Amino acid sequence: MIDAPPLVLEGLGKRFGAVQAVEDLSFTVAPGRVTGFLGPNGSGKTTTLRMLLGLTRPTTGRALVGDSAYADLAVPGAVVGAALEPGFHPGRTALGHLEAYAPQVGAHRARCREVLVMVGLDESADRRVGGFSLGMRQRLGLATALLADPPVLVLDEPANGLDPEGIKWLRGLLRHFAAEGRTVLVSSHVLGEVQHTVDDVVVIAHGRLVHASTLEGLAELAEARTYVESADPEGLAAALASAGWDAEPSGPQGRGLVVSGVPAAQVGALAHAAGLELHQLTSQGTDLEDVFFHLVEQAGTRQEVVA
Ligand SMILES: Nc1ncnc2c1ncn2[C@@H]1O[C@H](COP(=O)(O)OP(=O)(O)OP(=O)(O)O)[C@@H](O)[C@H]1O
Repeated sequence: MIDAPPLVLEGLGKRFGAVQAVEDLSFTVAPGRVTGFLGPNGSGKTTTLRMLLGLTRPTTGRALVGDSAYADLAVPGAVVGAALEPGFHPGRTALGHLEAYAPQVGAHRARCREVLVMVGLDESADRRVGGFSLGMRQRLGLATALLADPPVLVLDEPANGLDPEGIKWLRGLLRHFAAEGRTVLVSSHVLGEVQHTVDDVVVIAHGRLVHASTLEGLAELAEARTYVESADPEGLAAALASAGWDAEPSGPQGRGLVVSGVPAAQVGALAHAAGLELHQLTSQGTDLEDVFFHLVEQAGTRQEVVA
């Protein structure tokens, strides 16, 4: 098992002129788990990751890898493998790019081929990066992050440009890294893209933290919805109303009802107690994307700074 450090953000903030890009952001990214860093476009994800990687100087607070700042690590790139916006020299081949970067993180030449195989680019090793698709560049960015076999991975929108098969492959890779004990932080502006990958979620909007919990913790914020159909629709409606539950007509010819905020088991128990025959009782599940939108919407607007 790899002994990976956590990532710790303490009151982190960044102001660009009149724009407060990130404000008083505190959260911890635990080792052995995949953490999704979520927020809509322009919410401050990249700025936060850049501060974490010592590329942007914070206006307030600090970001730590274990107990030191990224820049104070002996070989930062060997501890934190990072893939931000992929910017490669277009004239270099994929292998050439990795071979040029490897000495900076103390990786051997042989490792370059190895990581190309890991990301599925071995057959394109000698092709120039200028002709790569977005998905291929994402894969090369990931290969670069993996060069030093780092205990921590920080990836900015790694699923961007990947096809569904690529997203599934990325999911397997990230889950594997977390299972080895590594610390994995991935940003995304779409929860659905990382929903099946992450253990923990951190949601930001307008540069501020709006939610941090396990994925289950986020799901608990979602309202349960139950579809129910009875042989006696009026009796069912009356029973639901007497329990004080909201129900809306739904289904074919409005024969069924959707009960909001009540799990299927409770609706079933009520019907049973009222002696009602049910033809259908289905949990409509929780829509996490809705919870995400709701959290972001509630966050209001970015604080304007009067310079
Ligand atoms: N160098 C900069 N100078 C001025 N403003 C900046 C700079 N970098 C970022 N910003 C602003 O800070 C805010 C946050 O941007 P950031 O790129 O961190 O968001 P993001 O969540 O990564 O967005 P996206 O999902 O679109 O990549 C935006 O309003 C952006 O315009």
